[in-house]
Amino acid sequence: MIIGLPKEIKNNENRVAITPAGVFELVKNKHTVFVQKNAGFNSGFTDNDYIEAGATILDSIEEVYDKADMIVKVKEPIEQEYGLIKEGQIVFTYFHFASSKPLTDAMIDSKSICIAYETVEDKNGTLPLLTPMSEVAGRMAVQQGAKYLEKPIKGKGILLGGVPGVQPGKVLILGAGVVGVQAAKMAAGLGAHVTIMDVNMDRLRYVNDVMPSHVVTEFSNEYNVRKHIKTHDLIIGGVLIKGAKAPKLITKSMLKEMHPGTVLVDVAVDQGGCMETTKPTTHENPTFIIDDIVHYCVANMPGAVPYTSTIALTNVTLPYVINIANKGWEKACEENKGLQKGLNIAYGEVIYKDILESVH
Ligand SMILES: NC(=O)C1=CN([C@@H]2O[C@H](COP(=O)(O)OP(=O)(O)OC[C@H]3O[C@@H](n4cnc5c(N)ncnc54)[C@H](O)[C@@H]3O)[C@@H](O)[C@H]2O)C=CC1
Ligand SMILES: CC(=O)C(=O)O
Ligand SMILES: [Mg+2]
Repeated sequence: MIIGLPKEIKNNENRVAITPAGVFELVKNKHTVFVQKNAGFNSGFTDNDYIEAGATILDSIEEVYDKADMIVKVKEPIEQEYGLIKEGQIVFTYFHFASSKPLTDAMIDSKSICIAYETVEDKNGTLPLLTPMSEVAGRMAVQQGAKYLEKPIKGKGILLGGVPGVQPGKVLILGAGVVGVQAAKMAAGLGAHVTIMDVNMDRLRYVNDVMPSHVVTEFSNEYNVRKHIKTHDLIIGGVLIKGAKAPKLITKSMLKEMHPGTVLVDVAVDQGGCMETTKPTTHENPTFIIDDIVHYCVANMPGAVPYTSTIALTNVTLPYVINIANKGWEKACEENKGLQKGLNIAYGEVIYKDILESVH
């Protein structure tokens, strides 16, 4: 198969979808890999690294899309790329269709085969191609939140860990999945007081078992959320309903209940966000303020730490890339029901029906 690796063009997206080690494996499996010039540069890989691994470098993104049977990417195609995608071409990447009707319509019109990292499942029903980026984003959420709590950038002016003689800050985490647990771990490590909420009791039991005693669990319902937003300094959103829009757990009117300078980090922004006032932001302009509450809603948080994220992502995606390349998408999906869950749109037909309920 001919595989194309374009350079990401989303704002400050510095990851790349295949490393030279991945190219080496694909070439070993008798595939051809075309890499756009400088595609890996921001993740620490030169064109020469790719050439030595067996790839051919192409100057433009147009040539990469034109030649490839399968495009392997990190982020969803953006408007400039819509017209480059061809009928029957496989596009393997994060799509997050539930949060974007224009993207969904464009991919339906393209008649391409859209396989979304974020809905591929493993045998336990978890999301193996989302997990490593949720690990990155969960850890980063605390790092970013701690920064935006500083007064000069309009935060409340609290040091999360406190100091001897002064109480630590309080972190509220919505969702005890991958993002939530990684965020809790970082916040606890800083010495903050952490409350983590979920509707899944098994997740809360797990957190209760593995976390130190200054991480407390509480069942997620509106009453409890309303109680905690009044007292917590940093609120992190990490809820997910697979393939669907995130439920809005924090409404606009609730912002008035919070202390001015409270920081909201809505990691779930790529599925529409779990806070009503969330709108996607970029690393260039990551925050905005509504009712004195700082909102951080960057939809590609891991893009800012590509040296970590590219390796973490490609460690898990490469076996799927090789499998699709070796067998073709139909056979690969037929044989692996978890990969089949990743098939969101094919030849203009929406296969993953939850998308339709969310975007219309
Ligand atoms: N902004 C970014 O750069 C990134 C965003 N993400 C996003 O973060 C979100 C979370 O991802 P994961 O942690 O991997 O998902 P996950 O599936 O591991 O965890 C989600 C948790 O939310 C819980 N949940 C569902 N409804 C809830 C409710 N009403 N109240 C409280 N909890 C509820 C679920 O029970 C589950 O435990 C996803 O939307 C994902 O796409 C992930 C990586 C990067
Ligand atoms: C999961 C995702 O959207 C990201 O890593 O950017
Ligand atoms: Mg995202």
